[in-house]
Amino acid sequence: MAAALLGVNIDHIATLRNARGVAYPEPVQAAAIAEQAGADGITVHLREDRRHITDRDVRLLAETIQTRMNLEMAMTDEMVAIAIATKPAYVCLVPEKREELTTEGGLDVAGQLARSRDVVAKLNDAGILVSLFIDADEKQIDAAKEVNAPYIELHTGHYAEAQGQTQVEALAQLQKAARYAKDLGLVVNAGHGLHYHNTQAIAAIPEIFELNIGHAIIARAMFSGLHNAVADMKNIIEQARR
Ligand SMILES: CC(=O)[C@@H](O)[C@H](O)COP(=O)(O)O
Ligand SMILES: NCC(=O)COP(=O)(O)O
Repeated sequence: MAAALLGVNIDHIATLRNARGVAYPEPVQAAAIAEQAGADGITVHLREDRRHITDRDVRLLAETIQTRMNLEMAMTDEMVAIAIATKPAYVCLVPEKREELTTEGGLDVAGQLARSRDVVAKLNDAGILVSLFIDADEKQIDAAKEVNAPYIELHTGHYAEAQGQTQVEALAQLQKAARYAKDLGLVVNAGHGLHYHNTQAIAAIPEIFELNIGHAIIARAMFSGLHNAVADMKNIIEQARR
């Protein structure tokens, strides 16, 4: 059976850049490196408060990504207009809370059927494939089907945070939800909070098409790249007086 695809979320390259208000590290460069390493797609979350990825990043990435862009965004008129102007391959609609550190829960599609149907239709009409970031809950999966979203992304954050028996149960819930959604004809992605010690069980779920993973990959990149980064700087200093 084919492996799940990997979408690499590069939000936290922009988080690091914005923390200093400088021009590096550059998300466009991160996307290119991720693609060269085998990423099947690049994910960015254009938050309403622009805390990491900016409008400029989205514009440049849309021109330079060689695989496909998955634009995560809230279901607002402003974001819908940006998506239609940008035309990423995918839009993933996510809930947003201003004060949250990262996305906390899934989108309540069942609680806003009319609005969800309208936004999905607008994006579908623009040729964008829409995914809904939802909890592993049959009510939300039914709602995703009802509003004509072709894709869902199952929120793995609760599984990622849980431990012991609670994690076993969260995994079983994700497995069941993936089966249920695939049987309804939805394409099933998953993501959030996945890291080097909890991804394997999710990647083994046969119904999952693609995993979106960001924070853990960017965090590991610091350590896998730190040796060379220090050696490069040492080299510049040593060469300076020669
Ligand atoms: C929707 C999702 O699970 C993540 O992509 C998350 O929204 C990333 O956003 P942050 O990078 O701001 O945590
Ligand atoms: N949709 C999930 C995503 O893009 C990556 O989330 P994380 O790995 O940064 O938690």
